[in-house]
Amino acid sequence: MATNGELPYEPHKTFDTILVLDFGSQYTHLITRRLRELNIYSEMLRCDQKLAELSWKPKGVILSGGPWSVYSADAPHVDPALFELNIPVLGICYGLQEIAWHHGKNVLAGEKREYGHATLKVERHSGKEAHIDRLFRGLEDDMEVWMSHGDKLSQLPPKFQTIATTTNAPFAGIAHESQEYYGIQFHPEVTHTPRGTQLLKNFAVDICKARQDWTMDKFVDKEIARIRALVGEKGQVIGAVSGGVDSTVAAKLMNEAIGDRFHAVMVDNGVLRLNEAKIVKDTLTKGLGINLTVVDASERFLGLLKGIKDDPEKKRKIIGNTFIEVFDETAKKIAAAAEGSSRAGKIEWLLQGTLYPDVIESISFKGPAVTIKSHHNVGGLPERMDLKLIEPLRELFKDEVRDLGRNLGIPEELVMRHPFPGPGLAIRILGEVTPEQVRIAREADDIFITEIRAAGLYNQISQAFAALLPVKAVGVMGDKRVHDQVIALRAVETTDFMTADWFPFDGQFLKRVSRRIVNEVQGVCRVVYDITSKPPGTIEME
Ligand SMILES: Nc1ncnc2c1ncn2[C@@H]1O[C@H](COP(=O)(O)OP(=O)(O)OP(=O)(O)O)[C@@H](O)[C@H]1O
Ligand SMILES: O=c1[nH]c(=O)c2[nH+]cn([C@@H]3O[C@H](COP(=O)(O)O)[C@@H](O)[C@H]3O)c2[nH]1
Ligand SMILES: NC(=O)CC[C@H](N)C(=O)O
Ligand SMILES: [Mg+2]
Repeated sequence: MATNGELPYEPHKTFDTILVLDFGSQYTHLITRRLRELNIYSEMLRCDQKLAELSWKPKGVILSGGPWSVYSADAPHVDPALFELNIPVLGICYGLQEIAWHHGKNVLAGEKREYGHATLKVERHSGKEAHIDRLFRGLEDDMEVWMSHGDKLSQLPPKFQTIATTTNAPFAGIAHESQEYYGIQFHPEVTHTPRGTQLLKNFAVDICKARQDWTMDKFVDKEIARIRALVGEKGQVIGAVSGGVDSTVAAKLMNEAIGDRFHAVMVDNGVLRLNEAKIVKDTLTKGLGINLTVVDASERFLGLLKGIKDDPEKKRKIIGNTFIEVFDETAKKIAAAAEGSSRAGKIEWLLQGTLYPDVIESISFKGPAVTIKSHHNVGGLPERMDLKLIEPLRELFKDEVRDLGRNLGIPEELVMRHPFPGPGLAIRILGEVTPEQVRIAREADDIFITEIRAAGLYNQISQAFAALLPVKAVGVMGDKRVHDQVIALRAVETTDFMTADWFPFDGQFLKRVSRRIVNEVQGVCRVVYDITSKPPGTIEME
């Protein structure tokens, strides 16, 4: 990851922070999500993070689940210094086993594995011991929880007490008598544990005393001040914007910080949605005051895409590489124009809309042979351009970016836009991309999205579009035989775009859309609705 010496904004220096140490569970990022939803700042680091190397002190630490068994030789372990910091610790699943192992080497393989729903019995204490019940305070005595484990504690570690049980796990919840160490065998971060967020709140707010003041209005001021300090009085920044949520919010933030010393570039690659370049130009320049150059490179892109029929990856590569070339050429022109200007200096910075899930992806603990996946929003740009990166959204989840956008005065309609992929309609037009195919896909897509908005469904759907299938079907229109192509509608609901389900439209809605597309879009005689979930399908068609 090329950060080229950028000074990151470090919210953990301003906001009370719960540190989540990742042992490789699929759900670790959800712990951070849930805490953020409670307006508590949380960050994730690898489980083997040396705590002395942190320049800040967390209010509390959560140890995540993970695929290993603590007793095996290659199992990862937390820095033992954790237990000398005198801060609260909550272990979840593997995390519970790790706390127990640290205190007494008392974990072994259970006879029965336990996956899925379980009913937890909370044990309450009285008198001197009542403080150990704080984790379950306000929760029911019988709680629905979700389990995913095979190992178990053979006995309580010294000075620990049981605070919850299930029929299969006699130590489903444990707490230390005098230190603020808690362990739970179930996963509070998943939605299958309905009261899980309350439990995390009990830990973070009541036990760790973390303030719930992580809000986007506070983030905005700090981030603007940081950008100004970073870029200086004269520094200039360039950035690619697509009209999508992430790049628009990042661009607006830059605009607030340094005005027109930020240069936004939008590339019309010929496979944008209907009127998209114009809409984005108007919204960003007139609406938001962003200094934007739109480069019409549509003929160049479509020329290169001509004849590419079989391999979708080729389309992606052509579009990606040409995008870099066009952006690079435009940057040089903007730099040359800026040259003689006295109030501004050189373009030294490149803005990127990297989000926290990309960062998590690159630091999560994937196994003893750790794979670090590099991420690039705009593949290849930083290396090629020798610019320093500014990534103002790198601490934020998508819904926080949307909130930030609202705070910056970006209209709701734009903030809630569905994501649109860089390769655009090219990966929604199966087979060869020609100007005629682009026209058909655009018009059909526009009708579908217009109808979705009119039905008030847009914000319930995570992503929707029309794809063009280059097969011909027979139809009858006005008593004449027609032989035309097929439009496939796709609409999905998802939270993380990793898995997705198709949206259950009612029949009347689909009827209306189908009728309009067949009647209004020349070259289409059938409309189908894609009812494939992800997996096994992907969201895009190519
Ligand atoms: N047509 C384009 N012109 C300029 N930059 C683009 C274009 N398409 C994509 N990009 C760049 O690629 C980045 C990644 O695209 P991506 O679709 O992931 O994000 P986004 O468009 O900002 O937001 P969203 O996820 O809501 O679509 C964008 O942030 C933008 O910097
Ligand atoms: O900027 C992008 N460049 C791409 O090449 C690309 N491919 C898929 N997507 C988007 O990623 C999400 C998941 O898509 P898939 O299920 O098709 O992999 C969906 O939101 C897709 O729109 C892309 N976005
Ligand atoms: N989900 C987990 O953290 C599992 C932990 C451990 N490997 C077990 O099976 O018990
Ligand atoms: Mg996009």
